[in-house]
Amino acid sequence: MGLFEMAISNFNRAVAIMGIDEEYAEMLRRPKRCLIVDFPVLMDDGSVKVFTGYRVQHNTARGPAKGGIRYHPETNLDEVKALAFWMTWKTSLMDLPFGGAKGGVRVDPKSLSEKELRRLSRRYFSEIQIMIGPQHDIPAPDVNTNPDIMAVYMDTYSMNIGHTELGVVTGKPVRLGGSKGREEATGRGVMVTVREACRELGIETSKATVAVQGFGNVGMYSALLCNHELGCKIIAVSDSKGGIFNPNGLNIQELIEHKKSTGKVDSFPGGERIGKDDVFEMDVDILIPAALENAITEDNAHKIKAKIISEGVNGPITPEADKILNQRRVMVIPDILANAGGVTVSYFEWVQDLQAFFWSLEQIRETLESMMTEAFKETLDTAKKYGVDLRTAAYIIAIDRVMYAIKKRGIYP
Ligand SMILES: NC(=O)C1=CN([C@@H]2O[C@H](COP(=O)(O)OP(=O)(O)OC[C@H]3O[C@@H](n4cnc5c(N)ncnc54)[C@H](O)[C@@H]3O)[C@@H](O)[C@H]2O)C=CC1
Ligand SMILES: O=C(O)CCC(=O)C(=O)O
Repeated sequence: MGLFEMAISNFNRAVAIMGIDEEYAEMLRRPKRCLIVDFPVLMDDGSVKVFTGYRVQHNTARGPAKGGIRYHPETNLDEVKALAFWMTWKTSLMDLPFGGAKGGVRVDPKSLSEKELRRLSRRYFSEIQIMIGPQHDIPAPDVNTNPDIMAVYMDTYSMNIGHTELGVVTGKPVRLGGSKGREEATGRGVMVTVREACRELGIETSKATVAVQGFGNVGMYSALLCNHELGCKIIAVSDSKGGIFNPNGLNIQELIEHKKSTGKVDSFPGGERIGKDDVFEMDVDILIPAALENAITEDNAHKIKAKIISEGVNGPITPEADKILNQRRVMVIPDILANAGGVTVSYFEWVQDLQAFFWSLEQIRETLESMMTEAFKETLDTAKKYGVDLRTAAYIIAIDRVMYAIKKRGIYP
């Protein structure tokens, strides 16, 4: 099953419960605009290579489109469509005045020099600029893109329109119109959902154990904040090269330093080496997938022992695996809620850029925590009201808000 088809199957469940007309549902499934760009980039050796990029706006009924841009050798239109679709429901669930979008370039950025990466980023952003703008579509980082690339995007757009426009992308460096707290935001959001889920299930966080798959931005901050702010014991962590395990708890601060200096976790001296997929089978209370889509499938879902899964990454559980986990009464906190902290602080960044007035880190953290707590509560209440799982409940809330906008605006003829 392709990623877009998989994304739609979750949506369809909510639509059936809500009794939405098929004509509306079909409009909500389809992206509003898909742009494919093929563009040349001058390489350092004087040759020219042609790359393919995408930008998809799924829905803009509630405001400008919003979503990250990834650089990956296997990204494709189906994937970008699915990621844009999820962004619509994520921004709506968080009640942000945005729609959903996503972008990507088919490239392995590790194969490019710094100069080649900059030339690629400039050309790609110029090519998609016909869809972009602070009131149209506001990109942000995703896999393999970062604040430096966001600065290049912002400069490219500003150069083309003739003046500096900070609000055109988020996730920029803090000293260049970025927001304090954006870097940790997704992990902080994951941490809040873990805290609220533990409260609901009567699990004491200071006694809870956690396993984390993926140790990039989302994985690192999720692990660090669950450990430092909730007192959870992080007993297993993996990255693309392997995993590390310590039943007494890993020292996350030291593990982060080790990962930054060596590029891997499995050689960390404070634990014992495990396979990268072993994290799924750990006897833990909480599992945080923070690496890739489709990580939990019908092949490994029955091996999971965790009572709570907080989806740090978009689409880590296939629909078949979701069914198995639901039957086994595992509390799955869906991606559009669990990892929404990132786009929420991106929203704060956009607001700050438009007002040219910047907030303190305390203000950002407090506002994010209260919005995440509220979204979790609303989702849980809706799940109880309809007798459904949290994913379906999250979609019910998000779809209802987008439907309201479509009907009130008269978008549907
Ligand atoms: N960064 C953000 O603010 C947000 C990110 N996300 C999603 O979360 C995901 C991760 O994002 P980042 O942490 O920013 O990316 P990242 O590139 O910083 O980290 C990804 C991590 O996953 C690891 N990994 C890759 N394959 C693996 C495997 N087979 N087993 C174990 N680990 C593996 C990599 O080694 C790396 O440590 C992405 O799919 C992204 O769309 C979602 C919301 C916001
Ligand atoms: O920060 C943003 O605007 C987008 C984040 C994103 O791409 C995501 O939540 O998957």
